Amino acid sequence: MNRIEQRIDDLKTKNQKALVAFITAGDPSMEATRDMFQVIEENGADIIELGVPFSDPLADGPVIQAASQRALKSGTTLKKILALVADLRKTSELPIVLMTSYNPVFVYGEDAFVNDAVATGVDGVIIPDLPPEESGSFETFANDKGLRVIYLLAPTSTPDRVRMITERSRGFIYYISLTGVTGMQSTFSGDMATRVGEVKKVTSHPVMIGFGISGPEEAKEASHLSDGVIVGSAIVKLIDQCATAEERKEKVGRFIHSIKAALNGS
Ligand SMILES: O=P(O)(O)OC[C@@H](O)[C@@H](O)c1c[nH]c2ccccc12
Repeated sequence: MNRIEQRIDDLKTKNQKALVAFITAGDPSMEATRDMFQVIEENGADIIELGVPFSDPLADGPVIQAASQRALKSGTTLKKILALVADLRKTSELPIVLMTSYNPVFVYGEDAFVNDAVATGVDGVIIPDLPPEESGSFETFANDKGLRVIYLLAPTSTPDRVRMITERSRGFIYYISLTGVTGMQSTFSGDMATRVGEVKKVTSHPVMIGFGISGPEEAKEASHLSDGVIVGSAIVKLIDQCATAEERKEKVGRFIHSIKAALNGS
């Protein structure tokens, strides 16, 4: 069992839902990411999803695109992110998922990336532009080394695809709440309950809902249908709005805490 499954299991025994917090690594600096990691962990997030900045991403909305630009400007690379993970692992057991486009992985080398990710303490990866149809070699290698490959499902996924993804996704299944890009305001339709229900019917693997969850209320609502929620743009936006490192720590900490409290029903 790796850290992701361990954490989700622990939550299940406590009858709680998971909070997955997404930030872009290196936005606006590696030092800030180190601070944010700590604050996010301290305030009760269960899994952190670190975005690897890339100039031409799939499905990233304006907030995360802008964060990627800031991170690239500050000199962030996949190598530096892995070095940061190695460092964070000295003091933290928080499950870490890397969200990256395939290109940085390709440039790094698939095998080298999987080896280094596992060695530094990464628990899982999400590669939105590497669908299961194209990920044969990468997935085999990752599975061999115990790196969890998390696949995405969308409202448009066909029943066949739902079956394939639920069988092959490791760690959890990422259910995209809406058709579109990250950071869009979502009003959850009754349809989402039906769709997620269909996914849960064919698998016992955990399902997390992401896209467009901007605060405690939406998080709570989505958590009723799933094993947990993923919040990205709302945190990234908050990071950008703060003028100082101190303000960032305080505001992001409070925000994470408020979502976790809502998930726990208080
Ligand atoms: O930003 P949102 O709407 O809260 O959604 C999470 C999302 O940002 C994060 O998981 C993510 C960032 N980039 C992505 C690309 C594809 C899928 C998911 C992602």
